[in-house]
Amino acid sequence: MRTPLVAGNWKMFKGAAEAVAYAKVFRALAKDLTTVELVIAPPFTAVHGVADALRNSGIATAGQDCHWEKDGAFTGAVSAPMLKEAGAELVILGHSERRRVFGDTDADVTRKIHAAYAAGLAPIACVGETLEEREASRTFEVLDTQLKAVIDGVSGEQFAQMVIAYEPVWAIGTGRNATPEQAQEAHAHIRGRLRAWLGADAADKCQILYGGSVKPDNARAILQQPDVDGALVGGASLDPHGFFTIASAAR
Ligand SMILES: O=C(CO)COP(=O)(O)O
Repeated sequence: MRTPLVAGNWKMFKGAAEAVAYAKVFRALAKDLTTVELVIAPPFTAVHGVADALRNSGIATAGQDCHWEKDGAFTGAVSAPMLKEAGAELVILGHSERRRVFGDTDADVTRKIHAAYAAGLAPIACVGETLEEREASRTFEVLDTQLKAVIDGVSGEQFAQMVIAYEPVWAIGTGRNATPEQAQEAHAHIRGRLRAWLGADAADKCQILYGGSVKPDNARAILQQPDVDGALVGGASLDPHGFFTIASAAR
């Protein structure tokens, strides 16, 4: 069976000092939560401090994005090897905020995924439709296009390291979460595509997370769905106690 995974994506919140203080509190809270894989994705400046504070806790640290090159004249960018050196084990790629605000295309996501693998980072690859696309009944078509980019050129061995996050754009930061049935429907679709394209074994082992307004009070219903293997939590991960409540609901 798939081990549940709950990841906190802090987005552009918390400086290094606050992040380390959080990591220490969360580490103590979660010390007995051994049946759930836990990941924290702080801003770049806090990756090193958080990874250090979480050392040997079993809680992993992730970057929120990376460049596809390992170095170069790319002002403002951070590469996958830099994240790795700072202590990250995973990196979120293709988040809808990266796609929408920073213009990341599917082709960029593909390149970043390969950069992550080359650096020894596991990608948390995000896919999800906008409200407009959902209302036009294009959800599955959009997911398929994004998924193809995510797995493009990825070997079976590499895919085994990948986590996929279904994040409907209309549910992110809006307080409007997908219903458990809507989440299950999209997750089952994604797993079905993975089964068709990569085989049953790869599809059955892949952790597919739901993201979009997951809160302590709605987490359990979503996490109970058979194809929902965990959550990628934004706003509600900023408080260690609330995030711990969500993580506990995944066990
Ligand atoms: O984008 C998200 C996680 O990556 C979800 O954010 P919220 O939980 O704040 O809606």
